[in-house]
Amino acid sequence: MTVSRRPADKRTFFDKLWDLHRILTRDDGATLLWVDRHFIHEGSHHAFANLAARNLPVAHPELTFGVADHYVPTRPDAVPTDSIARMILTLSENTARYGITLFGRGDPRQGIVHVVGPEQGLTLPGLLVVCGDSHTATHGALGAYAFGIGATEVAHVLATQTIWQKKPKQMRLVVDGRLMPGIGAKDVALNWISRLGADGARGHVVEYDGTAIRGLTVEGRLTLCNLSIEGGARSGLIAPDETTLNWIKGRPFAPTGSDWERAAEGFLALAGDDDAGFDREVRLTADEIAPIVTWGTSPEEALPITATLPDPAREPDPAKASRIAASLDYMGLTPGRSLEGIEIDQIFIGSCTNARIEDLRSAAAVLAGRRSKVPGLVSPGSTLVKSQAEQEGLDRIFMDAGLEWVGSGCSMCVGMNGDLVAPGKRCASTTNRNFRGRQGQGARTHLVSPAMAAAAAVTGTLTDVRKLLRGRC
Ligand SMILES: CC(C)[C@H](C(=O)O)[C@@H](O)C(=O)O
Ligand code: SF4
Repeated sequence: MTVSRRPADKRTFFDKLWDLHRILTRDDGATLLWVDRHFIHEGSHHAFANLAARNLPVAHPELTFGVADHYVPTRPDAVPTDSIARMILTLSENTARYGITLFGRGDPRQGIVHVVGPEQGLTLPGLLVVCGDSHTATHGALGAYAFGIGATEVAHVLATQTIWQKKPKQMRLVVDGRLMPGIGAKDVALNWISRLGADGARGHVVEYDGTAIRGLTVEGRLTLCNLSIEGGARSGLIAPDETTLNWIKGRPFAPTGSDWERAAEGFLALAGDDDAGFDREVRLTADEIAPIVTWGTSPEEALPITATLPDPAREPDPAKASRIAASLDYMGLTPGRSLEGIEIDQIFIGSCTNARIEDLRSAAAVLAGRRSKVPGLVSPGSTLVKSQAEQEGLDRIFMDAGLEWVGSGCSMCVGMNGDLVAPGKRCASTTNRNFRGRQGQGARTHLVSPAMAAAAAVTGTLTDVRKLLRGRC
């Protein structure tokens, strides 16, 4: 890791984003920023109650977009409990009351908020995007300054379309080289988080760059930025390039005609000045990255699939040793055994991390013509992703493998809609959090890429997907 000086006359991409949105800065550094897009989900009910109690209007309903995701049932025959149905209904009532566009249950554009915003062309380079959700960092993949906010801040943004922030420090994470077949953005993200730690980027925005990052599709970039928060950063960013523009062009809310030409030029001009310095710089080599699996209860507890589990007896630092022992105990794993071959009970392919079309394609490439040895749920990131996958015949591949193909929502990522992993069960999951109880009380989560989840399904164990890909790509 290197620490570089920051020349005053040069601006990074993030400096430019910050300056574009700054309204005023107080003596203590707190800065009032203009918000271009405010996404809300079912969790916004506290903020609306706050607004109603003060009799305040929503300042800019046309810049606010609602998405039903956390509580949406995914199985066609699911009957939501009263409290789940109430959460979804409350979002519909609040958005209708204030004239806010809603991508609600039954709308063909519904999905997970961090999939829907980019997909609809609502998330654009240079915009400031907030949502009462920690994974809002996802939107930075398109060159937006995006971060999660708390319930009180949601009320503040609804009432004022502004947000107070202190300018974060800046870290540049450069990944050069070429990712090997079977390795994706999820592996890059878990790799850096396992090296720097779950609070490794605390207090920083992370700008990703380097040839391996530039080589990622937008779907991959969204995965990478999504996981920034699991490494402690509140935002991840990738400066817009031709890949970004090609992906956005023609999306429903994106500018059109001559507006697009003008906007596209402006987007590209946002890139940082060549010699603008960062507070920190970290470099990784893509060629060295292997498929990664988490073994513990924090995203930093991750290792290449070829590794063996840590042994607390060999850890000199007593605090670290007891953390390892506690994680292994919760996960029901023996120190020192190889990761590969650990038996799993089920898989989950879904979430705002890894349920876009490319993710489904990469899982389907492994599953095609094979059967899953364990049950599993495949929940596309949005209803549009679901339709696209069905047009491509991916649904058939999943169902022929014996997996359940369901509707879109947060689903088993957090289980708020009732899609839960049973106590003690082990799930290979494409999500972003493996905290204790995250997928259900006592549930054991191994975070993996979609291809690795598919490989785990085919063998019933944690498996190096590269072995199953030989001869297939
Ligand atoms: C429920 C919601 C507020 C939460 C978040 O902030 O991230 C959820 O999306 C998560 O992933 O844990
Ligand atoms: S899919 Fe998971 S991580 Fe993403 S917003 Fe929903 S609950 Fe949070």
